[in-house]
Amino acid sequence: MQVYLYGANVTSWKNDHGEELLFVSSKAVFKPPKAIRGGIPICFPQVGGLGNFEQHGFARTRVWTIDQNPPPLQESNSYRAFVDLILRPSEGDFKFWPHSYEFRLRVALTPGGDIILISRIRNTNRDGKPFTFTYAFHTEVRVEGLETMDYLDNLKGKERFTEQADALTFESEVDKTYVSTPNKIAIIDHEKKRTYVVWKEGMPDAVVWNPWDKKAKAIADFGDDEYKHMLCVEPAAIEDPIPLKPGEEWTGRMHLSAVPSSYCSGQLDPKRVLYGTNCCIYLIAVWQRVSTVSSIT
Ligand SMILES: O=P(O)(O)OC[C@H]1O[C@@H](O)[C@H](O)[C@@H](O)[C@@H]1O
Repeated sequence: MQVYLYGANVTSWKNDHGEELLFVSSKAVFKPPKAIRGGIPICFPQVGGLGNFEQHGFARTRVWTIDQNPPPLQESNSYRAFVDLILRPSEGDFKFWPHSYEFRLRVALTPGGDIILISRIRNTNRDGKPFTFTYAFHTEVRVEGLETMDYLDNLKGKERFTEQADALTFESEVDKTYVSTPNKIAIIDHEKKRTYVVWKEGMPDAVVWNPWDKKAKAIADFGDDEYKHMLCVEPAAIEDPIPLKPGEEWTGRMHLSAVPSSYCSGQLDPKRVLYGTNCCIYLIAVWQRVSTVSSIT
């Protein structure tokens, strides 16, 4: 596993066979002002382009520091390998967002090779002011299981629709925010016969994005054909921004696991997939090479 201090982005995660499990564009730029195109970018304090911030907020374009002395977390028995990072506002940031906060991120690797990301965001304002924020995650695919979910179509002015198709397949650009989704999502990569399981906590929504061919060509740090190898599925908190009063802390958690799958279309038993693994999650934006996503209630 590799974690950049720039953006606190997990840019590499390999399985026992040395296969890379995360997507990073061949054109990714690993320095400001661009966020790293791929890995697990963190979208905070804003997801998307609305509001006063740069697209997806500033956390993904700041240099984080190692947190030498983080407050204890209740649950560190399931792993021993981890790093704690922290982001605090710089002087310049107050221009964009006049709030004090501490954003702690723990990136952990379990003995079985799963990733756990835990975000803790605390309002440290001394002037008594509350703030709100939105937050997200990314991943790639054909999606099944989100078919009855409501979503806001970001390509149609965030109009609300209910998913009708019996499976989501990708034949054109997609940019949808599914709202109030289940906390467990399985992503099946047919080609690699691999299932990714995401268990999210604290993020009720999920964005599904693939730029497809035309937009891919228009994105400078994205290869023209890379849209065929990625899908972005982002556990997120978007519809209802998270409110934090001074002294309050929000925690988001994501557990990401990759298991071999022998999935054939229509035969997915998500419960079996899920219970066969020990996952649970929080957080942001994951990009992976996959071909099916299943969301499980
Ligand atoms: O190019 P960016 O800023 O990393 O954003 C990539 C995509 O991220 C998704 O979360 C958004 O829903 C899309 O609208 C956006 O295009």
